[in-house]
Amino acid sequence: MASSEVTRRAALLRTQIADYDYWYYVKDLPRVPDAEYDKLFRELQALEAQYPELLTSDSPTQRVGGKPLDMFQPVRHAIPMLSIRTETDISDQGAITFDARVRRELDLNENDPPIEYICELKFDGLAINLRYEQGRLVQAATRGDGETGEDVTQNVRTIHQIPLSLEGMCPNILEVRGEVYMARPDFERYNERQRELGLPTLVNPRNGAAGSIRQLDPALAARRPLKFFAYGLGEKVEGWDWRKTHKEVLKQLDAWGFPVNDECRVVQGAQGLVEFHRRIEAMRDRLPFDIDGVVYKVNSIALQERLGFVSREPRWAVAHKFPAEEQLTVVRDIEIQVGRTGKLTPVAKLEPVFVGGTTVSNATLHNEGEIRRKDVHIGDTVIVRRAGDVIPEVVGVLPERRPPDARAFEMPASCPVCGSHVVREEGEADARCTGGLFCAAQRKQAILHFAGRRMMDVEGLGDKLVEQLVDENIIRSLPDLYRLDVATLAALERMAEKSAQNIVAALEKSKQATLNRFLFALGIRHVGESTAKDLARHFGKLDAIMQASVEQLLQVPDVGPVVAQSIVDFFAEAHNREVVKQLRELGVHWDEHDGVSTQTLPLRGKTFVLTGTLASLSRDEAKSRLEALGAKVAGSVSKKTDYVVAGTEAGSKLDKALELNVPVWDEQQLLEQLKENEKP
Ligand SMILES: NC(=O)c1ccc[n+]([C@@H]2O[C@H](COP(=O)([O-])OP(=O)(O)OC[C@H]3O[C@@H](n4cnc5c(N)ncnc54)[C@H](O)[C@@H]3O)[C@@H](O)[C@H]2O)c1
Ligand SMILES: [Zn+2]
Repeated sequence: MASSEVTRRAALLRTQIADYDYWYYVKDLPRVPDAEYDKLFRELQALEAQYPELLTSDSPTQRVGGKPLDMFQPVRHAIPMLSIRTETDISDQGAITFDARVRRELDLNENDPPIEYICELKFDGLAINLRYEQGRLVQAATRGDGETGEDVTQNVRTIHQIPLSLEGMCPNILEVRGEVYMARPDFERYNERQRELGLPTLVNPRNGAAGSIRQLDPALAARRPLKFFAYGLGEKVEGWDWRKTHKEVLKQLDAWGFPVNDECRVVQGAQGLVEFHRRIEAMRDRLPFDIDGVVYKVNSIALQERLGFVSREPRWAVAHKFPAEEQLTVVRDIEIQVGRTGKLTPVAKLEPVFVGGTTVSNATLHNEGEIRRKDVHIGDTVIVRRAGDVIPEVVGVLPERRPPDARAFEMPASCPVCGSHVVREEGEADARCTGGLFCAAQRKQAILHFAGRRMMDVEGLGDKLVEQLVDENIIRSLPDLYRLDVATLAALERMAEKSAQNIVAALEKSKQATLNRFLFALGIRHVGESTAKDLARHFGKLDAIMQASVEQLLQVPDVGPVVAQSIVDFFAEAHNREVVKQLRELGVHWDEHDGVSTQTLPLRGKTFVLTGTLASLSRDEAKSRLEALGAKVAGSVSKKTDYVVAGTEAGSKLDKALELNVPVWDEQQLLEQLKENEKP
């Protein structure tokens, strides 16, 4: 007899699991990782096995999935959609246990030949039953509680991989079962975009797929890239030559035009299962979609029928899992990592946890907005996900486990590496360190950029050398570059005297610069090559740029508010001004002039439209050169257009120009005009 304590425990587990089931199956928003859920589920199963009197008919162990949502038409399945028994032992033993059980149930002994199995991947998505009548898709349904599912035909129709009508001969009535899933790259891209827009992200691809199918707007389903793998049949009608093995069924599904994953293998006995499990586990990270294990099925349909079912699971199949890709752990602290471009990423320092096959102690929180949306506090119990080669991330919090001393996170106002102040531009999700050249975290990248060919052009200063110079603390900021001497360089590992001399000579040569190259070399955010040219032409002198206000900067063609603010921020930072000062003292110089006002630009007030392909320059290049001369480049031809530049294969814009009598230049004329007007 179960003690009252055991009875209470079983009741508690039942309510807890029922609650998790609701969030997972009905809301598509899991509250805990599967590993955590499975632990409770197994504990309840074990209690019910030990004390059968505790087993209630409404126990979650006796049911499949969740109740169908009322907002969908219910679909009564012709053949129930069941679950698959999970082999909890993730070692080889899991496969051996399954084979032994099947042999026992078939009354086989060791003299009988090994059983033939088919091994498949266990796709982590949403199970769907597709019903075809006379070869046309008439209905798609979710599993629901196994007996009754939800009609999601409209949403499933938006999945391109699912055929709407079948190729070749097929039975009058055919039901195909398979998994709708979201590929990992599609999932990453989707979340990336959501983060940029400051919108909620998907927790994992499974929920991405389930949430897209189980909502009412087919347009939303169509926007989320979903895919499909077929792995079995539902209702089968009489009078059709049904296949004898599961492998043949898969081949037939493939012939009808369904996507069938080609990693499935027919193997013999337990050893074959073990080898499959090991092989797939080794390649799991490289697959473009999530799997949480493999599925073994008895290949012979006749044997499957002999084995039959037990409550919610077939006896002839089992899911053999891999280490979970999501686990619970505790956030000990949140630190800031400064990326090479100054981006500040909050990183959770975790209680080390084994997830996705490795021990993880850091996980990204992406940005401040994500922390707020997910409401992560220091001290919280969180769900960590590590799938494929993607860096581990915190995907959710268990608010009910928040300790009283949990602390909210504050984005620091200054960079933890260099102390410069931190900015977050309007409409941007990421905060950045304004330290630029001064920030050690950004130093290597900044030096490589500075020395680049289109910037200061220091020949021979490659990334290996920069790495060495920064790591050995020889270069702490940009001006140190010009303090290098042959002796210091030659003392470095793998550096010959001659190469050291060459580098010092290249540095010396680079001191003769131009203002636009120097500006570009400083690596000011949003100041690319052409903006640097515009700035140099407009202001003529570095001091004028350093002192310019946002309003003055906005006078420069192509400089908008974001660029202007970024320039102001950069030069407001004392460290950056100091770097510029030292570089000049060390001999970096250029010619200065009084600047060219946009008022006097040669093509000021003229509107151009570009069409067709130009042979000698890209459309962007033509556009920026015209704009640098004060012209406006528009997208369509109207009466206000002054000139149309037509390359080869020019289309309707050229027709329009001729119709409106707008002068048309060919490429040669454009080049001549540019050359004429770009004279310094
Ligand atoms: N985190 C939570 O709160 C929570 C709650 C409930 C359930 N769960 C998880 O859900 C799972 C149990 O749910 P379940 O009963 O749906 O079982 P399951 O999802 O583990 O296995 C059955 C399903 O596997 C799928 N499948 C994938 N590849 C297949 C293939 N090649 N052949 C056949 N089927 C294939 C089918 O959709 C089928 O319905 C557990 O992993 C559990 O952790 C988690
Ligand atoms: Zn910094």
